[in-house]
Amino acid sequence: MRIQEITPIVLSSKEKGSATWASLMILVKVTTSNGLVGYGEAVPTLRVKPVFSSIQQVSKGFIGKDISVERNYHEWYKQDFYLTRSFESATATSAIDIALWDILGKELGAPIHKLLGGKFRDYVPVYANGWYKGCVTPEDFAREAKAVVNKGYKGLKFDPFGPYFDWIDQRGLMEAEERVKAVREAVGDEVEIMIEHHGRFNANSSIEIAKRLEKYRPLFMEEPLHHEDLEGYRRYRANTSLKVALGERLISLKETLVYLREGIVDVLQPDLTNVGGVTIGKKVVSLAEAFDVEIAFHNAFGSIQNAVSIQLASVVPNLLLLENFYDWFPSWKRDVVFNETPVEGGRVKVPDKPGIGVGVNERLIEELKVDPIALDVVEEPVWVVNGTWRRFS
Ligand SMILES: O=C(O)[C@H](O)[C@@H](O)[C@H](O)[C@H](O)CO
Ligand SMILES: [Mg+2]
Repeated sequence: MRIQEITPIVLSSKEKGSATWASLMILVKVTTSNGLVGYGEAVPTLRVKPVFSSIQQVSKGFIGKDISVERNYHEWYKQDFYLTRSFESATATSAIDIALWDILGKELGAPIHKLLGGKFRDYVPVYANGWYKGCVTPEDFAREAKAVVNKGYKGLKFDPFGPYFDWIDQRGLMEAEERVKAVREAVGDEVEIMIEHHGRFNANSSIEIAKRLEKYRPLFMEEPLHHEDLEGYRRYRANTSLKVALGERLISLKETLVYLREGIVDVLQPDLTNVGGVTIGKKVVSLAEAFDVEIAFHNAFGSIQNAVSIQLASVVPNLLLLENFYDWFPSWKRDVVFNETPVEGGRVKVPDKPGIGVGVNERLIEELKVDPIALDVVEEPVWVVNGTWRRFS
C-alpha cells in the first residue's frame, strides 16, 4: 500500500462560526494505491492560501511512500530544512500525518486509540470555548456562561480583555475583573473557569491582571504573554501563583522541550494540527508527563481536528481537559462527521470507528468545497471571538 494522492480541500459556507479565525476548514484527503482514504485537518486562520499551497508542496515528499508515519515525518524533516521553523509546513505535515493514521486504522480495522495501546478513559472531559460571541458587558458574559453550564459543561474558557493589546490600564483591568466576577457568580464555585489572554500582554500588564483575577480562582491563565516572550514568562512566574497554560503555537517536539524545561508551563496545550500530527503529538504528551505537566489539547478549528484530538485525549494519562467548540461550530462542521462526537454532560464518548473514529460525509465535502481565498483583515482581529473586541464602560 502506497500513498497515491494527497488533496488539500477548503470548506466554507455562509454559516460562520463564533470565530472568524475558524470560519473555514482545511482538509487533507489522502488516497492509497489500494483505494483506502484518510482525512486530516490543517490550521486555517489568516493563512488559508499559504497553508493550501504548502500542502501541495509537502505532498511531493509523501507521494509514492509506504505508510510508515515516523519514517515519513523524518524524511520530510530531512528534505524541507525549515519544517520546524515554518508554521505552514508544520500544519501541512501534521494534516497529512493525521490522514495517514486514519488510513492505518482503516487498514487494521481499529480506531487510533487502539493503535496507541488502548483507551485510558471511555469519556473525554471537555471545556467550552466559543460560547461568548457578541458578549461585551458583564451581564452578557453571565447570561451566556449560565447557558453553557445548563448544557452540562463543567468548565468554560473566555477572553475578558476586549480591545487591549500589549498593555492594560486601570479601565481595562476593571472591565476584565467585572466580566470574570460576573461569570464566576453566574456559574457558581464548582464550574472551572479558564482565562484566555490570546498571548497578547507584556510582563507588567499580565502580572497586574493575575493579581486582579486570582480571587475568582481560574483553573489556568492561558498564554498570558506573547508566545515567544520567554523572559517575560520567567518574570510572570516569579510574581504570580496562578497556573499557566500554553502550547497552541508550538510546532515541534524540541520546541516544546524548551518551554517545559523553562518551568513556565503547568498545562500544555499542544495542537495536533500543527505540532506534527499524531506522530509528534504522542511524543509531546509523553514529554509533558515526564515534566509532570498536564495536557489540555488546543482544539479550535474543525471536526476532523476534534475527532483525532478525542482519540489522543482518550489514551493520555496526564490529560486535564480537552478544549471544545463543538456546540458553537456552525452546523456544517458537525455534519462533516455525521454529528458523531456530541458533548453530553461535559464529556464526549470516545468513538470506536476505525482511524479517527468517525465517518466523513464526502457528499457534504463536495458541496462545501471552495477555492482558497485571502481573508479580509478588519479592525477586530480574527483570533478573538466575534463581537468581543469592545469596551463597555
Ligand atoms: O485557545 C484557543 O482556542 C485559541 O487561542 C484560539 O484558537 C481562539 O480561542 C479561537 O480562535 C477563538 O477566537
Ligand atoms: Mg488560546
